[in-house]
Amino acid sequence: MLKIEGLTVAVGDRTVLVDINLEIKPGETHVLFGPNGSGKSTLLGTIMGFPRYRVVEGRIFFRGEDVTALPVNERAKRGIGIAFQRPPTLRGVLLRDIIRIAARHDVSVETLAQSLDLTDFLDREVNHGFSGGELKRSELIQLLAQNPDLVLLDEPESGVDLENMALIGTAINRLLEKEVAPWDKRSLREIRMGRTKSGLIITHTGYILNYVEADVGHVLYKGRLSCSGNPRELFSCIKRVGYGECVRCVL
Ligand SMILES: Nc1ncnc2c1ncn2[C@@H]1O[C@H](COP(=O)(O)OP(=O)(O)OP(=O)(O)O)[C@@H](O)[C@H]1O
Repeated sequence: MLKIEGLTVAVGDRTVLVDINLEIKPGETHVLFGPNGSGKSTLLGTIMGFPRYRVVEGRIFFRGEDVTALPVNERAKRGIGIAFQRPPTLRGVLLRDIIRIAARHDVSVETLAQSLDLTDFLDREVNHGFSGGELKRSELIQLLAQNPDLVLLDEPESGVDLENMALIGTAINRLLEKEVAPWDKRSLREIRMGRTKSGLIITHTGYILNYVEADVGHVLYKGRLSCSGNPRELFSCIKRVGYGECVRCVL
């Protein structure tokens, strides 16, 4: 689904990411840990193609196509979607309108809104005056409408209370085709093999791991991917010894 080769990225005249190599196969969900300022949002923004992130070296492939030079709208059309850490407010644009704009297929705006408890927000300006949890739900409803094949989530749990966390977890599982219906007769293996959506999720708290099964975890430390492995094992190690341990892997 996604292959990143030797990616070095600068913001302004500062190099933020150095020689990143990463592969996410169809159906896989990866999580990204790392201390503040290590470059996590920069990596997601570069995959999405935001122009402020300048690719100095390396290439990004999406479904085998080199998208390194493609603008954001082309990447979105091809099936890459992002939910921001701090989503912008869009004055003059109603949530209902942005959902229709984001949709790559026919969607029922009302049904989507019900699933995220956003019915009362449809005729409000996008994100204007929304609380932290409402902002995250607003991001997810736009992604559900877009229905991307590669889902990039920047701290989906930040500012979200426990009750809303369950709602957000369900929406993310839907995006990633990880919901398993009780009446589904397929074996777990068949379900896994049939899954095509992929995800890359930034998390600080690790709460999301209680709701979404992640396949691989990575640690980004000072702009370099220093470590990869079982996400829960990595997270429990970070909790015990902190990111300092990651220095040993990059040295
Ligand atoms: N326009 C800019 N000019 C200079 N440095 C920048 C600019 N934008 C971002 N940076 C720097 O790039 C580094 C990486 O930022 P980024 O937001 O990717 O980190 P992060 O790992 O997502 O952090 P956090 O966990 O705090 O959200 C930071 O040190 C940040 O200050």
